[in-house]
Amino acid sequence: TRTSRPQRILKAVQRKATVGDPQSVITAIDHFCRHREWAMNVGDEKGSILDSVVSEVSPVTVLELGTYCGYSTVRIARLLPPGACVITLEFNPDYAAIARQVIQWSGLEDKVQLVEGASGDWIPWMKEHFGVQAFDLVFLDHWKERYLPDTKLLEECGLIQKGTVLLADNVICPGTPDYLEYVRNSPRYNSHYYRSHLEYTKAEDGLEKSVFLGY
Ligand SMILES: O=C(NCCNC(=O)c1cc(-c2ccc(F)cc2)cc(O)c1O)c1cc(O)ncn1
Ligand SMILES: [Mg+2]
Repeated sequence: TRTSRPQRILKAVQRKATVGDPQSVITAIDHFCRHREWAMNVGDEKGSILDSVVSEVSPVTVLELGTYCGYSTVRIARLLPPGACVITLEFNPDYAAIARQVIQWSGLEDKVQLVEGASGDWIPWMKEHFGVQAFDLVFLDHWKERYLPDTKLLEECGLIQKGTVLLADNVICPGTPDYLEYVRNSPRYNSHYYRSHLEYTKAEDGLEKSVFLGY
């Protein structure tokens, strides 16, 4: 096919959603992925859990690892108060290019910093480059084998402090066994599993919320 799946998702947003209306962007992507083509957005079911955690934490600074088309970026940013922002890292330049346009269509570009590059390369520079002290919320949704090493890197860089909430997608499907084992067995985290389903399917998946307790 000539166009990519992310490009078809953007087209669905441009056709069905209203500029400046984040909810219509979310609804357009969910409709497309449920009725036309499956895609790896967190989706509406797990997305509602993400919404409730964002509302509960009411974060000032959010880090999202794995932007893809910007669906969860829009879900998070639409709930942030003025002055709060989400920094979202995406390794794949084609995904990033689509995400920028989806975020722009939603009208939330002032609350989002999209950074292209590998999480492992960028995390050590976060403090210096973005003036971030520590993250209030981290949403992990990138390469599943990077969840654990990047969490340890965030700890080492002092970007996770007492009270920071980690929320991880796909802990069952595709699965992140080493990450789960770490946060569930570490005395420094309080972990809770929100059982749900893989986006747009009946397969089991869920989100793991882990609160850092400090050293
Ligand atoms: O693929 C890159 N990132 C997406 C990470 N996300 C996922 O892989 C992901 C996968 C699934 C999934 C589940 C079931 C299934 F049968 C197939 C896929 C679901 C999700 O909800 C995800 O979040 C990527 C590329 C690249 O070149 N560089 C850096 N990252
Ligand atoms: Mg995911």
